Amino acid sequence: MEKVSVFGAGSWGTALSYVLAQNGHDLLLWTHRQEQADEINQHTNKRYLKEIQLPDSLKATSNLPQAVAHGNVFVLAVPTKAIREVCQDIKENLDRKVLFVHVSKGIEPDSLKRISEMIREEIPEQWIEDVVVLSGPSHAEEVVQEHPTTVTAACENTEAAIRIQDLFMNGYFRVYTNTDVIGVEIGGALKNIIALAVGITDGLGFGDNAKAAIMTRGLAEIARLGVKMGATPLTFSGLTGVGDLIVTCTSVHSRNWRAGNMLGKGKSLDEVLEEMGMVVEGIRTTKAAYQLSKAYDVPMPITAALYAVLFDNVSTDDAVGKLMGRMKKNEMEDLIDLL
Ligand SMILES: NC(=O)C1=CN([C@@H]2O[C@H](COP(=O)(O)OP(=O)(O)OC[C@H]3O[C@@H](n4cnc5c(N)ncnc54)[C@H](OP(=O)(O)O)[C@@H]3O)[C@@H](O)[C@H]2O)C=CC1
Ligand SMILES: O=C(CO)COP(=O)(O)O
Repeated sequence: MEKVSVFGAGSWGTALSYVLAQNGHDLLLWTHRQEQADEINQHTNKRYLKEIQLPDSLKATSNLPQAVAHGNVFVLAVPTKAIREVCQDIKENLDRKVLFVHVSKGIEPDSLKRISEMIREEIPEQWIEDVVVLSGPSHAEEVVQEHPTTVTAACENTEAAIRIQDLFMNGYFRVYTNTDVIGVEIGGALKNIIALAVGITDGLGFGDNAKAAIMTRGLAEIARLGVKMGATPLTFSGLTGVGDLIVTCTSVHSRNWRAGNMLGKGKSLDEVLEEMGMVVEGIRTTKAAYQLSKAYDVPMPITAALYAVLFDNVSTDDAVGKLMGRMKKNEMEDLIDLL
């Protein structure tokens, strides 16, 4: 049994707490809202996971120092834009080494940092045992129904990855390990961009041909960038690459797909965000990936088309026309670098 603190009580933090509590760990879930801690201690979190009864052993608090004092393993489960703030608050209260796990899928615009890099910038090295990324095709709504789910724990230090594999693994939640942190973080973050784009084409009324095209060419541009950044090409054919791409582009649970779908049906970005009420990571990540494509000089036409729709007022019809009208090419020419 491990002592674990989970920071962030949205859909994913709550679902992972459900798994950890069921696995018999001594768990404390931190939320920044007292009324949400009270609700979770009554065994529901209806805003994020309707109709789900949480285990009695799943305890919540809104007292951050208490959560920091509790665990030897910290699971960070807040949206990317809150990672630095939560790390700064944790740092103020931390007085020992802990193993950090992050489960968020994004890249920070402008700094172009991955989440493990942001954690290492905010928390002094002396308090970090290691940083493990937990990622893969895993909608919270299905995990709490105990439907079979597979994810990957990634860390250059295999022992730390195995510790996190053991922490989460059970009969419905299977965890693999990988040492390719860059590939796992890039795949997890950038698939949200492709899910937004697929949502748009679905919203425009296009069919499965368009969906398959965006997913396949989307994975090619993610891998192209990832490999230039130092990732292992094969990671993109794994759970955190094509696996997460499939689930996010095809599941009704995906907030990124749903947001794209509303955009494709003609709603404005502000209307979509208002209606979602949950994080849509792909929007900020589109900005970061667009900047990364320039910084690494990697062509990313789908990302660029989505960037133009989201931030430059280009219509979805014009973006589709531009993508389809690109210069003719050999399917493999941009992939050669990956071999
Ligand atoms: N949902 C899923 O199935 C999966 C999600 N992920 C990733 O997990 C991360 C979290 O997503 P998810 O749980 O779904 O998001 P949700 O939108 O469901 O919940 C986000 C949670 O973070 C809290 N929060 C936001 N800002 C802060 C802050 N500054 N300080 C403290 N808490 C904050 C929110 O609080 P409040 O309620 O007050 O707004 C809310 O509880 C994302 O990066 C996502 O990509 C990964 C795999 C699966
Ligand atoms: O990452 C996820 C599933 O693996 C969740 O995707 P959404 O944020 O689009 O819901």
